Amino acid sequence: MKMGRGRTSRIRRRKLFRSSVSRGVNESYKPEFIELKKWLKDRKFEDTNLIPACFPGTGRGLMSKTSLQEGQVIISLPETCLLTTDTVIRSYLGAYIAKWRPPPSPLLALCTFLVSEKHAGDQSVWKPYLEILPKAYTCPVCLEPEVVNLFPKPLRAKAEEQRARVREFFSSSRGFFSSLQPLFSEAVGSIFSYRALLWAWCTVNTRAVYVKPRRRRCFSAEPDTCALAPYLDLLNHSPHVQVEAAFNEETRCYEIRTASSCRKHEEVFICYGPHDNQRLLLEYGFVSIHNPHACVYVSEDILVKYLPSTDKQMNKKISILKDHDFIENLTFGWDGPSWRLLTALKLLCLEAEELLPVPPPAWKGLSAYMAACCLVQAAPSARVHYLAKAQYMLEKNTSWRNHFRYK
Ligand SMILES: C[S@@+](CC[C@H](N)C(=O)[O-])C[C@H]1O[C@@H](n2cnc3c(N)ncnc32)[C@H](O)[C@@H]1O
Repeated sequence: MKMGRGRTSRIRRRKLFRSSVSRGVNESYKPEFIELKKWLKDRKFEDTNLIPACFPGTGRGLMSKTSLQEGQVIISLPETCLLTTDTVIRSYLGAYIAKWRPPPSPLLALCTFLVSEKHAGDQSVWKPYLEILPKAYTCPVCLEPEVVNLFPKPLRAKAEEQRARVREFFSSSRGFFSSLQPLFSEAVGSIFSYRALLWAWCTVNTRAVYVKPRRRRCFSAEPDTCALAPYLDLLNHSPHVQVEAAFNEETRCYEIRTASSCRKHEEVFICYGPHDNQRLLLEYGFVSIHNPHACVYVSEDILVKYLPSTDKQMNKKISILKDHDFIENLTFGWDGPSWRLLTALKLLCLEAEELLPVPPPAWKGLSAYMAACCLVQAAPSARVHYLAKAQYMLEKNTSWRNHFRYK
């Protein structure tokens, strides 16, 4: 067949490419989704905009049935469908939570409920939801140590921290699990295993939506801000869309309003936050291609290795970075005229005296922001490229000032 070279054929080819990249395969006929839809309908939720589908780039997600306009509410899930700590307190676990000292955390309550309901199988009223939850997760805490060892150093450190945190969560919860024995005929040790708790932890961590903090005496002081939102939690992340998501006190529904339009039969995305790829991998188990927030973490040894050894103020500068928590989260952004680009390195090209005695208060927020905006390139080859670019900039340190833009 002769390939056209004209404008029309270019447009046609572009359209074809776009649809083959983004077009999903409808999965709404699958028994688990039919059951889930029935369950949701019983709870007064009927979806008119979206259908479950599998997409080539992002896996399972939601596809638009019709075109969606900017400002439109794309999903409005009634309170009765949400799984929150209220659900847990009202359940058979409520009395055990109220009795337990020190009070369990809201996270432990949610995880315990998930494991227990999963164990209940057909007896669980949440079965249609539990059936569509992933059986396994890809967050670093679930990966074999051999795989984690292949990560770049800063990511490896975070992954090990995460593993230690979840291990500690498990071991400190065993007493509480034992107190639940009267509820089960099997030994609680076999029901609330590390594996089961890890699954529940990843479920909450990767899928929960944020709700206004509540404070109840039966829980520890950790924030109680997580809710599982069946069906709505099938929405995948894109850093390129904007949404507003919140519980609407008037309608008593959790609503998502999109600020981006979406064509019919395309994947509908929400944005989980302005996360770099390291954060996405740690918290959600994936990385985003063309992520505008992507950046490269630079460890202290790399930094010291490539900074000019003639700089007499090096130790002072490094200690300033350390004092402000920058050294832990030192990043190189790699595209866009971004003010967060190399913010910490910006400090290094200033005279140490310019930074002393007390840095502006805004820096405090900055370090938190940087922690949230840190980087990692998915492909090792790209990582090498950006590291090389970063090193180049370091070597050309006299021109750094030109790279930095204050906001
Ligand atoms: C809230 S769930 C979204 C629905 C999920 N894909 C599913 O099938 O249940 C979040 C998880 O979806 C996956 N995910 C979300 N956005 C993604 C993306 N842009 N690319 C690849 N995976 C993504 C990740 O595994 C993440 O932990």
